[in-house]
Amino acid sequence: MPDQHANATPAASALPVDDARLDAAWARIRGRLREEVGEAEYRTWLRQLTLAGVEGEEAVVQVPTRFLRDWLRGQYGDRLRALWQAEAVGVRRVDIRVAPQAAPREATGAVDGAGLAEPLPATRPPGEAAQTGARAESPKVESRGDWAAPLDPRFTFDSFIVGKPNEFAHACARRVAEKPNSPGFNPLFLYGGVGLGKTHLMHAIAWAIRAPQEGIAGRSVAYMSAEKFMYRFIAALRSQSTMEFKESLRSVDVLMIDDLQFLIGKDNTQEEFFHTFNALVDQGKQIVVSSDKPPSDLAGLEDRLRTRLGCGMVADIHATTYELRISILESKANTAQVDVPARVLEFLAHKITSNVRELEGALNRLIAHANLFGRPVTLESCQEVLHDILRAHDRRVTIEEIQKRVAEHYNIRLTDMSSARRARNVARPRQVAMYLSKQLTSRSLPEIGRRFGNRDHTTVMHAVSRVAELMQGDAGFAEDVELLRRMLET
Ligand SMILES: Nc1ncnc2c1ncn2[C@@H]1O[C@H](COP(=O)(O)OP(=O)(O)OP(=O)(O)O)[C@@H](O)[C@H]1O
Repeated sequence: MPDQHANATPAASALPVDDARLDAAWARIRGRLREEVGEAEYRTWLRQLTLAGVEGEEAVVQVPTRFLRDWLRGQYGDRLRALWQAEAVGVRRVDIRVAPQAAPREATGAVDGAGLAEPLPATRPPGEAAQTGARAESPKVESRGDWAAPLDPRFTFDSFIVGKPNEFAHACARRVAEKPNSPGFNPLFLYGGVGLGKTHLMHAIAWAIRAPQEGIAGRSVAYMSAEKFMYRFIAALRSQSTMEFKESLRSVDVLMIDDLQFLIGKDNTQEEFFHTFNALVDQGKQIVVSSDKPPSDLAGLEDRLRTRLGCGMVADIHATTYELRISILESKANTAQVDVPARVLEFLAHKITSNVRELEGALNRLIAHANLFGRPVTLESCQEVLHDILRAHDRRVTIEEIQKRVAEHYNIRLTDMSSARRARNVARPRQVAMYLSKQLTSRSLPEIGRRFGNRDHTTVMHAVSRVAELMQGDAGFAEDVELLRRMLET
């Protein structure tokens, strides 16, 4: 479809900006946009926006490509208008146009022909693509999988700590890494909440698959985020190299897509992913996908894609347990070769339960502080250095709430939390409530004991270790306790 608008009213017809006020206003608007969207986004989308002139009450800004124009109109049109209006220089409207010299490059119709409504690759700003011509965004792949995203050298199986919440996902990941395309494991769909190790596991699989074994060259892996997949696909459409894009993807042994939820609502890209997916599975290639939700909950993903994604192995990474958090902290402190007292690790594992990323961040901050001042890490320094994080994580759950929730869950009377009854069906829930009180509140053992019918602190200690022990040995029980913990934490 020809670009009527750009041809009829080329940016050059706007009045030149000879007003210093307008220049200054434009500089401020650009500065504001830069602050608002961040440097990366600005460089990708907005850097090439130039002020062509002002026509009456309309500011005319221009960009080199029609694609960029459409994208900016959709994404930033309103914001640009509001910023111009706020400058009070008489501009009430903004028109984004294609710079005349750039129009021929856009006249291929490839983009519009595909009904595209998605952005350009963020990896390289569109400006650079324009300067370097077709080469810039072409996803050509000479050797297998060489265009995949770089892998983080820290994210390997060796550095992944396995515990109850992630052991199934870990076992599946290992299996796929050792034997891609095992029956029942293709695709492998890993899902879990933020910062629980999905990307870590994905990279670990990719490292293992790529590694040469016993003199045999490693397999080729294309690993990328769903966002990157989409950008690549759009770039291919732009440079009319979709065939190469498809072939390059289909030539790898294993395709791994991280954060698949990103494809929700991106119909063109979903479609392409679906075809690639089918082609690869038909050729016996392995697919690994990660997401923050299971396939069934990915509303907005096409049904047939959802169904296909769910027909292999779906593995959940659960929220961390106290034990897993301790192990991860120990391992990270070890790797950093910093002596962090057990009390500090326990304190952190107890306080920061949201996700591993935050836990790791807190530990890194402690270690950096200790290195900077040449002081050992202590509980006091930990509380001081991390006071803001700790305050944010201060749980407000009370022992009373815990007792109530646990009593309800096990269907016992609330009064039995403090009664002297020792029957198993009462004593066990009471122990669970004590365990959760220790985990979720900052109350001391004697205080917890007092709230449970004036029991001694050693009784609480025993309850805590007994519940932990039972959780180790009985997955059903562990799940129950975890569920209670999660309910109480939210
Ligand atoms: N079991 C684990 N052992 C060691 N490190 C872990 C573990 N789980 C998570 N981490 C670390 O926590 C951080 C966050 O993990 P990761 O980036 O893999 O999370 P994610 O689930 O992909 O999060 P998001 O949903 O935000 O993409 C990483 O530094 C990772 O190494």
